Amino acid sequence: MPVDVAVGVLFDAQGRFLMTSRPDGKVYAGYWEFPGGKLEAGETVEQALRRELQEELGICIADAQLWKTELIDYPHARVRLHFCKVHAWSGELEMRERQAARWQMLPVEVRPILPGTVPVLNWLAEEQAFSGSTHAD
Ligand SMILES: Nc1nc2c([nH]c(=O)n2[C@H]2C[C@H](O)[C@@H](COP(=O)(O)OP(=O)(O)OP(=O)(O)O)O2)c(=O)[nH]1
Repeated sequence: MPVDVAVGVLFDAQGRFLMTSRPDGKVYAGYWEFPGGKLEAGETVEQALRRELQEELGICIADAQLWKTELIDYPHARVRLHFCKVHAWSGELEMRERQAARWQMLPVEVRPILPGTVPVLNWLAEEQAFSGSTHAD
């Protein structure tokens, strides 16, 4: 059974999206991804995302629309990622897990990107009719 993970792609008023780096102590520490985390027992994707973004970033999201789902096999686990777009929230962003966060546009300047996160950049590129490489290796 894969582990379900809720992930938020937050957009600001200029259409930039927020990327965060994985904190020390987690697998793939230092890799860039979108904020989120594993569902706890009984939670929906939206509930888990609301809790994770409150815990990690100190914000309260309005609602989240499920955008894409992806299944990925890592050596440490098989995960099913539920990516949601988020356009509205209340509260100021705070980095509560000593992670770094950067608002990005394509091509992104942060690196390295978590393997399971690369497809998101491709989906954004499709939507924005962006051609060329989305990130540096
Ligand atoms: N948050 C997030 N996780 C991702 C992305 N892409 C990707 O492959 N993953 C994977 C990495 C991890 O195996 C899993 C998320 O688990 P996690 O360890 O960050 O979750 P968590 O915050 O609940 O962690 P913990 O309670 O175990 O400390 O999903 C992404 O863009 N964002």
